[in-house]
Amino acid sequence: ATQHHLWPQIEKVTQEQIHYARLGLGEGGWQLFAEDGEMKMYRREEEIDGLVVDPLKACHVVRGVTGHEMCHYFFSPQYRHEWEGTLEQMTVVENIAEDTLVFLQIHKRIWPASQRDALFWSHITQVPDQHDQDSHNIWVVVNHSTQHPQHPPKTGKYVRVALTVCLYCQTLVTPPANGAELTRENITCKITYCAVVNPGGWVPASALRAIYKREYPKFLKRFTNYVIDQTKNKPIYF
Ligand SMILES: CC(C)(C)c1cc(CCc2ccccn2)cc(-c2ccc(S(=O)(=O)CCO)cc2)c1
Repeated sequence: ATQHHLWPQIEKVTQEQIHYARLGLGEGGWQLFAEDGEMKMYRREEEIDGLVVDPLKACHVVRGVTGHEMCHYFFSPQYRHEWEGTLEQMTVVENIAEDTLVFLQIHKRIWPASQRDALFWSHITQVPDQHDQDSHNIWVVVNHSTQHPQHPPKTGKYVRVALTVCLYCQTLVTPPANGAELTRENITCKITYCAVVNPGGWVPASALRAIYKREYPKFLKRFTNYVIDQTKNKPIYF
């Protein structure tokens, strides 16, 4: 089958985001702005044309869930209304492949900003561990804004945000005492969530930073708690 025209970009952006997620906080400039148990949220203050686009990097450790499960609930459209609190409408506008969808999302208005929508491709994939090529314990979802002929920005209705998001999840297993069956007590998911959301239209810097500071921790906490709840009585999905 001939390749979808977006495929080269999907491959390139996905590899870039995996590299970016693996960088950790090394190259500095990250400022811790929220902490909640194992969840630590960092941001960098960045503006493009006077627009606050503060990149976010969140590090979290969730016990009892695998990286594949975390990415499955993040990628799959059927669960999104249950964990994405800022969502008003969500449509899958294109099924590029089993592991690649195009979403149109209309988000609830977040005062004082005007209402926004987002059009992006979403790709889920498994990546080999960089230190241990034959272990396949890392799953990733990358979301990246795109254009679509049938869904141009609705002039005057919503401001279209531009976003790039990466949910990078590594599963760690502590083998149980000899012979005992593996249970959810023996697994941990190490998450790096990276997001850059360009608001697309002007929002006062102070207002937008206040929104980011409040909404991002809420978002990640709500999502990870949702997955813990959905998986706790189900067989482990590696
Ligand atoms: C405020 C902030 C938390 C940054 C925010 C505001 C808005 C609504 C649009 C918006 C943007 C800026 C200002 C006001 N409203 C959307 C998002 C957002 C969009 C997408 C994803 S995702 O990870 O791709 C999961 C799929 O939904 C995460 C977060 C974040």
